[in-house]
Amino acid sequence: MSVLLVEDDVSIAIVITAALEAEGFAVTHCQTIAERDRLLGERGFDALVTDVMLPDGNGIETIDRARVLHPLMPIIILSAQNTLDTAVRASDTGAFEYFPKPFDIDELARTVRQAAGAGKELLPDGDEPLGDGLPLVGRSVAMQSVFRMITRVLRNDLTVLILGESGTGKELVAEAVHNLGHRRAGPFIAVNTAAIPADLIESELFGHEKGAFTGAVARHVGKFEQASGGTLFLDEIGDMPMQAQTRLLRALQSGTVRRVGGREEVRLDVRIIAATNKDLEPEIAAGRFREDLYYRLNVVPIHMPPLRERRDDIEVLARHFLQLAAGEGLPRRQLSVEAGQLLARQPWRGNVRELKNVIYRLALLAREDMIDAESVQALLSPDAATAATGDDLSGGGESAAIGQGGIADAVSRWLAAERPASGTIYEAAVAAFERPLFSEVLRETGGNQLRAAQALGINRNTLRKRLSELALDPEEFTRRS
Ligand SMILES: Nc1ncnc2c1ncn2[C@@H]1O[C@H](COP(=O)(O)OP(=O)(O)OP(=O)(O)O)[C@@H](O)[C@H]1O
Repeated sequence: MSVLLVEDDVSIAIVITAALEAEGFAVTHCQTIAERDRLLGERGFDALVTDVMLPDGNGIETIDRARVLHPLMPIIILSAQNTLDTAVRASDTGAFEYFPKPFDIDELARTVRQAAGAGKELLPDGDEPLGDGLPLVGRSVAMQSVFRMITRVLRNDLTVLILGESGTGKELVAEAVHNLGHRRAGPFIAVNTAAIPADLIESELFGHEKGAFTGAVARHVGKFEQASGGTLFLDEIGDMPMQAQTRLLRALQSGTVRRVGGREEVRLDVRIIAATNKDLEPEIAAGRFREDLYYRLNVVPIHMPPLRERRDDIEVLARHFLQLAAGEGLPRRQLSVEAGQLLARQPWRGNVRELKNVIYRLALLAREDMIDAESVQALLSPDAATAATGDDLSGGGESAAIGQGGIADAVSRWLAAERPASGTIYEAAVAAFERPLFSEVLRETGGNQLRAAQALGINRNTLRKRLSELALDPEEFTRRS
């Protein structure tokens, strides 16, 4: 088990390290808060042991930053009693043990062992485990400022607007705000406003009374009421239909909602977090988004930078996803330094989501435990893989037709290597086929989506949507042609 020790007094650090090592811990030591945050951004530890007065600040006052990165990590504070009292009370997000100085070193070692073995038990009563259990990972300066913004909204109900491209981690940030904030004992209700048909959105959000419209056979409690006492996450807010925007604004202004077909005004007790991958200002200019709603939502904006603008995070994220993959039963893999560097140079148009998919596929498909740059290259450009492995799926020449046998072989190889959970095979197979198909046609049209859509015989918008879902960038083909 691993411990991060933050202690600027080197002689105390040596004593603690020796005691913890005797208990079987691997101890990483640092002396400042900046160093602590950098290390925590890179990897997790089974426990954090920290002094309070550190050269660059107060270890408790900045502890939320550590908690954002690793919500379930037990934290043990070492301090002279008098400095601690107020600070501990100030930090009501909990999840730490306090150890007064001077302390019995063996007792400290025992406490750390207990805490590290039962991380979750240290969480305050009623605390829910963090969403799907995923921490936010990031060491870049840009992500550090995201973490700082998160810590500023944990103890208030200010509306948060999370902006950023698809796959940058907006939903994860919303979950972190909820799970670490003072509403964490309440529900976290997420609504993808773009996925609900326009005529149902109001009843989804605000509920309806029985008989309010055809099909309203029973009273329905809307998401606002479901989220009572907790957080309502309105995802893809930029795609919300105008009429629903108006109702949403009214609800936010009045602090109440009225069910569709109902008379009663229900008082709201929710924290609103909204997110969008759209640039809202042009949407406002084009009359598609209400300006007044924008100002209501944009109280605390959190900008999620695209992954290509925080390349420092890529390797750390890649290693994190390898760990997650291993935890989900995939082979445990390491990443070579060159492979990490190669990943860090990619454009990642699909941001962290795309990186995560690539890493899971690498974990599944790599031939060796150590993932090297060649395996990464092969996965990133299927053409190179074909050339390197001799797995000839295209029959050689550019325009050669793939024989029926070739397709059947490819399908059976794909099933053997990448068979997804039953129930999702069809969807995954179509996606696996679409990627090389779209790439090929886009290459032929030099990246021109209109001509590609015509050649494929599908709607241009459908193509554009699928390309974005597959994280395929048509511009790549413009450059190559
Ligand atoms: N900093 C991060 N650390 C760890 N995992 C991350 C991080 N950012 C994103 N992820 C993971 O990447 C995936 C995409 O993240 P998420 O769904 O939060 O993105 P999003 O911005 O909400 O995307 P969309 O706009 O498409 O809804 C998720 O599996 C998420 O767990």
